[in-house]
This record gives sequence, structure tokens and C-alpha cells, in this order.
Amino acid sequence: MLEVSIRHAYPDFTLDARFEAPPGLTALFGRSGSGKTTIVNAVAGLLRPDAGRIVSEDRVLLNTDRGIRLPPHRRRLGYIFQEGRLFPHLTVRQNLHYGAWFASRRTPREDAGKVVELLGIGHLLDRRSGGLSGGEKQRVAIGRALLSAPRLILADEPLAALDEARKSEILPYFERLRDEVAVPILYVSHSASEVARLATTVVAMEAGRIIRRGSAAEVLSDPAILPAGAREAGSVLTATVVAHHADGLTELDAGGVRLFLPRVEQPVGRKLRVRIAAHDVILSRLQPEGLSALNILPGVVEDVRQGQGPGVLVALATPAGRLLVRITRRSAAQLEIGVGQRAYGVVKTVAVAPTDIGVTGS
Ligand SMILES: Nc1ncnc2c1ncn2[C@@H]1O[C@H](COP(=O)(O)OP(=O)(O)OP(=O)(O)O)[C@@H](O)[C@H]1O
Repeated sequence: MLEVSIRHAYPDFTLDARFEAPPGLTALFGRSGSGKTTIVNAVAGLLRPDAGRIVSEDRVLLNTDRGIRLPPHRRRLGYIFQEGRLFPHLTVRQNLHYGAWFASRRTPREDAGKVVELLGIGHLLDRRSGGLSGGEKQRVAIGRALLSAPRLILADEPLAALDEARKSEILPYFERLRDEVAVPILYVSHSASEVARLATTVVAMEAGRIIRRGSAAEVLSDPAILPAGAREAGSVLTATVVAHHADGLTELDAGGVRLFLPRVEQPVGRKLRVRIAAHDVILSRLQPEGLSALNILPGVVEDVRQGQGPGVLVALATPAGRLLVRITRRSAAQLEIGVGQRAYGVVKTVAVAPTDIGVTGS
């Protein structure tokens, strides 16, 4: 458990944030300038906040009331930056050892083997890190952070510098980190899809304050919380793999509703989290018939929220969870959408991208 309570004033910005991060991956989520990096820097010990208390796994890292402030190197943190920050002239093995050296021999030798296996970097050990791809570098950077035997991992926008293909290569390693390594992770991101895929807990920030804390499904599907803007709005449903069909589709069960997605390479019985972008859902007041779309979720309208632009965000309570639908104001008026009405959300199978489907952490 990580407990953070920080107050800090810059000339034009005041941070006043308090939250707890339980085990798993806690995403600090908010738009640029909301204060995410300021929090990470305070936890890392790189920023001396005006006032605050930070406790990681029962170790007090900072308590300004009691004059306690551990220096950065004694905080036992693993740091994963946006650009791997490896030593390019050293081999992967040497870069990894650097992490272990920092831990002053606290990492048992067999752990290094486990980390190398977890991240699939065994074949890269003798390569110079300068010659690796962006995705490979980032895997080594994760390994180096892990081998420093950290009590907490800080990851500040670790995927932001990667293209879409590299992102989808790295996301499963962060899932493994979350599910297989018992070290809490504080993960900074402004990407709703990344947070939907990885976060056990989401701490949403705006203008230096925490505006919401909860599970990815709860926070991201709250129409009031759209730090990334309405374009990124979407919901997170939990579903279980039921069958793989010969026509290339995977059938899922989401709270009793059948969903069909392009083939998902996960075994039958596996629980998944599926992000569905609000602009990929069609809303219907009547039960649709004769449609090509395979996924129809019945529900009740819970919330209708007008944005500043032409869009309206409708939250639909369905047996599969809360589904967000983005429609135009005109459609909302034509459909006479109102809270309490029955409606149907229609999701095209091919609208769900592979990066929007991940395994659940718990
Ligand atoms: N050293 C500083 N002096 C003055 N203001 C600062 C300083 N560092 C950060 N700020 C201000 O604090 C605010 C929050 O910055 P911060 O980097 O924490 O935001 P962020 O959410 O991490 O944004 P981003 O995603 O762009 O990094 C910004 O308005 C920034 O200009």
C-alpha cells in the first residue's frame, strides 16, 4: 500500500492531492498539466513538497510534520521513464546488473533469471542496448527497475514515446508485471485506453486535485470524468472467453450478454477486460433487428451529459456493466433520450481493437 498526501504550490499551480494506492497498478490519469509528474517527483524524492506525508509499504518516505525526508536512493523505488534511459554502450546484461548493483546486492541471483524470463529478453542479453528497438529497450528498462529490488515501481508515461505497434508489444509485459510481481506500481498516463487496459485503481486528476478514485471500470465510464476529453471516452467491460469459432470470432460472456470479437488469443474461461470507445457504439431506443452488428447490449439510460461541442454522452446501465455511448445532440433530441428509459447499445465487432482487450488483474 502506498499512501500519498501532498501540498505544493508553484507560482501558477497548486497541487493538493491525497490518495491511497492498494496493491496492483494504480494509474494517475489526467490531462497535461494536471499535476501527475509533480506527484511522481515527490514520491521519488526529486521534489521537496511544501507539506506532505508519503508512506510506502509501512516505510515513511516523507513526513514534513516530523521532519522526515528519505533521500531518493534510500526510497527503494524502481523508475521506468518514457525513453528507457539505458546506457547505450553497455550490453543488456550490464544494464540489468546496474539495477541489481543499485539494490546493493539485495536481489538474489535466481531472481534475475525470473525477470529475464518474465520480460522475454534472454536472447538480448549480450546485445548492446543502443542497437535495440524502442520496445526492446523499454522491456530492458522494466527489467532494470525490477532488479533494483524495489518496494514500489514508478512508471511515468512509459509508452508515450512508442508507436502503436510497439505499445501493443509492451502492454502485455505491464500486465504481467501487475499480475505476477508483488510490487505496487504507480503509473502515469493521459491515455484512456492504456489506463483501461492496465489499471487496477485509477486516480483521476484535474488542476492539481484528485477528482475521483476507483476501479478502471468505475472511473473511466463516469461521464463526469473525462480528463482526456470526450473523444477518449469509453467504458471497460469484464467478459469471459466462451468459445473460439471457426469463422475467426471469439465469443465472450459479459454478465450474461454474448459479445463477439475478432479472435482473441486467450484460452476459454479467461477473464478479460474489454474497452469499448463511446464513439464506436450506436444507440437504439428499440430492440434492433436485421442489423449486421453482432453485439447488442440492452440497458437503461443512467445519465445524459452534454459537452461543449455537438456531442452528447449517454451512460447505459447494461448487464455487462456501464456502457458509454457518444451521439450527436441532434440524435439525442430525435431519440428523446432521457434518464430511466430502456435503450440498446450496438457495438460493431471489428470496432474493438486488439490493444483494447487485456487480461484482468484480479
Ligand atoms: N518547477 C516548476 N516551476 C513552476 N511550475 C511548475 C514546475 N514544475 C511544474 N510546474 C507546473 O505545475 C503544473 C503541473 O505539472 P506536472 O508536470 O505535474 O503535470 P502533468 O500532469 O504531469 O503534465 P504532463 O502530462 O504534461 O507531464 C503545470 O502547470 C506546470 O507548469
